[in-house]
Amino acid sequence: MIATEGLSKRFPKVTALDRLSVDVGPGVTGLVGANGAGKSTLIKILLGLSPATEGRAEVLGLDVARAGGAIRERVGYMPEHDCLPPDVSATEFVVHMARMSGLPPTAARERTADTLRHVGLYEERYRPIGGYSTGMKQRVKLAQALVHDPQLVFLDEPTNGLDPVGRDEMLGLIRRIHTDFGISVLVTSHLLGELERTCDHVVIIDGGKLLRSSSTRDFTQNTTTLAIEVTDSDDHPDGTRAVRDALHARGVTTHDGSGLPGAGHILLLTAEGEQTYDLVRDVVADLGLGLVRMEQRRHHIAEVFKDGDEQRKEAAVHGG
Ligand SMILES: Nc1ncnc2c1ncn2[C@@H]1O[C@H](COP(=O)(O)OP(=O)(O)OP(=O)(O)O)[C@@H](O)[C@H]1O
Repeated sequence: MIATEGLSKRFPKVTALDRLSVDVGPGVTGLVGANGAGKSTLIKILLGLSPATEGRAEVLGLDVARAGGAIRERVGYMPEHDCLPPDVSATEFVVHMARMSGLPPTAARERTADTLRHVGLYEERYRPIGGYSTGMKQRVKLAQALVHDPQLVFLDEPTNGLDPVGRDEMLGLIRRIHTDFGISVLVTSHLLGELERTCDHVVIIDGGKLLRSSSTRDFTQNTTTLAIEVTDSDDHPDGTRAVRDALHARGVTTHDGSGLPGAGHILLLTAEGEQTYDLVRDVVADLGLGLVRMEQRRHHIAEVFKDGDEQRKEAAVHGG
């Protein structure tokens, strides 16, 4: 869907993209990075709206330097900032955008009605946009990106300014753009956690450089950390402590699961293979306690990013 090779964008005072090489396939892809990481700059180059300083990029097999118009016919774009005219209704605006994309009047009206319904705007669609909430405005911006039935959409910070419920609804809509219509999505966010549930693939950039690109599954793969939860008993009213002490006596270090649901009742330890599972099982059985759970913890994207960030900082410090 998207391929860049050594792509750089230098402004007089800032390097917004720094030799970025990345491949993005079909599905929902998250483009993650802190504010100023270069996400919007990349999107503008991919749409052929802003020339790269060096390197090359292709979208749907088309060269961004030569085929900007053809790319914009096939790609929808939801910009980050509020750019909606306050005096017209959502219907008028989206019909206008559909006409601008080349749809004939009747098709433009039909597609507008369908798309606004899909994004969850009903009778409000006849009222002027100026009176809409942030969530409704984000939906209008999403609708205009989808109305010409693109193969791919670029959504720049679509959850910005939304409360948690609005955020969840928007993420659900984004997922359905792909599952219901087969349209691929590139969605940017500075919040790593929210993309974990929504995206098939995540690309992380920092200071215009590629930090990591992998499938969400690889990001959230199992760690070697085991989480253990046990029951209490009359003999051991604090079962967790009894297991911890017994494991410590056998030379196994544990830490508590602070930050996890049920913290205080959860012990974390590093699995050294099958023998760790056997040891925990035996220790719990010897104490006459019940094992509620023993499972491998999964990584969260935010943790991976933090690790990567620390590695990067370390590399910078050590001149790597
Ligand atoms: N037209 C421009 N002229 C000069 N500098 C720019 C221009 N556009 C972007 N920049 C700079 O390039 C860097 C990357 O900006 P960009 O908008 O791509 O980041 P971003 O990851 O999208 O962050 P945000 O979500 O805050 O927009 C920033 O330091 C920004 O100040």
